[in-house]
Amino acid sequence: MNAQRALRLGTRRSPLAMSQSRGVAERLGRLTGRSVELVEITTYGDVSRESLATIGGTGVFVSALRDALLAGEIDFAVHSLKDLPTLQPEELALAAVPTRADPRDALVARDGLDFERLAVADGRARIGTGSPRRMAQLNAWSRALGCEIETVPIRGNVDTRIGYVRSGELDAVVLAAAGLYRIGREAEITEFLAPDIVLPAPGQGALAVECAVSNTALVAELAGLDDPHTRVAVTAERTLLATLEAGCSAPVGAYADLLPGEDGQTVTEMRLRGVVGTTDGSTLVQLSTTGPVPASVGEAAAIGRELAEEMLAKGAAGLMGERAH
Ligand SMILES: NCc1[nH]cc(CCC(=O)O)c1CC(=O)O
Repeated sequence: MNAQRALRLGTRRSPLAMSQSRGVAERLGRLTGRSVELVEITTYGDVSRESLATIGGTGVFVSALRDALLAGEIDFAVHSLKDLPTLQPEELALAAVPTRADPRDALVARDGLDFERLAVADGRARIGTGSPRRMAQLNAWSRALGCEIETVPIRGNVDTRIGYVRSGELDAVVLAAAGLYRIGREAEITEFLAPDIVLPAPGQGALAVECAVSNTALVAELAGLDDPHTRVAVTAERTLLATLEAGCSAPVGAYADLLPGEDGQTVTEMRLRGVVGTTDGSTLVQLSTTGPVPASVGEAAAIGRELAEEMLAKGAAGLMGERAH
C-alpha cells in the first residue's frame, strides 16, 4: 500500500524552486515509477526583504523545508546545493546530488554588453549583486582593467533582478547561469563569466535531494538520482568552504571540474580551484590543485580541506574578517 502513495516533495514557491522540484520529480518518476506530489512551503528567506547577510545567510531558504521534513509533513526536499549550510544535520540524509548544470555566473547587462565593455564605458557601471563573493571578484576584475564599478546590493527572485536592468536602474546584474536556464530566461545572458575570472559559489548549479535518515527505503530510492562525479566535485568545494569556516555569505568561491584524459572522453582528473578576497577586490587569494579523480567522498573532502589550509596559510582568514557573522 505504502509503495503506492504519492511521495510528498516539499518545495519553495519561487519559479526557480518549482522548476527544480518538478525536474527532480519527473526524473524520480521515470526511475522508480513513483508518483510525486509537490507541497509548497514558504521560507523566511522568501518573505523577508532584508539582506541575506542580515537574516543569517542563505540557510534561511532551507530551514523551513528541513522543519517540514523533520515533522514528517513532506517525504523529501530539493534545494539548490549552494544554499545548503555545510553542516549536515544528523537526522537528514543528502540522499542525492544529481548531475550538475552550468556552474558559471552570468552577466545580464544593458544593450547586450559584456563586463569589459561595461566597465570601461563612461561613468561608473552600476552592477547589481549583494554577494560578497561576486563583489570581490568583479571589483578585482575591474581593477585589473583599470576601472571602477559600483556594486549595488539587490534581493528578490530572478525575474525581479533582471527587471532592474530592463528598467534602467542598473547597468547589469550577475546571476547563476543555472538559475536562468531553469526558468527559461537564458536568452537574457550577455556574458558567461569564466571561472578563471569569477569562481562560482561552492555547489553552484547543483541540486541537493534530502530526506530523513530514518526513511531508509526512500534514501535508497533517491540514491538513483545521484551523480558520483558531481558528488565528489561538490564535496571538495563544500569542504573547502567549511574548512575556511566561512558563513554562506562569505566571499568564497570554489569550483571543481573533472577533466578528460588522453582519450578526451573518460574523466581522469579533478581540478579544484578556490578563491577568497576582500569585497573591494583589492586582495584575492586564489589557489588551484589538480590530481586523480577522488575515489570516494572522503578523498574529495581531503582535497578540499588541503586546499583550504593552503589558502589559510596564504592569509585567507584575514580577508574574511569582514564577514557578516
Ligand atoms: N542565491 C540564491 C540562489 N540559489 C541558487 C541559485 C541559482 C541556481 C544554482 O546556483 O544552483 C540562486 C540564484 C543566483 O545566485 O543567481
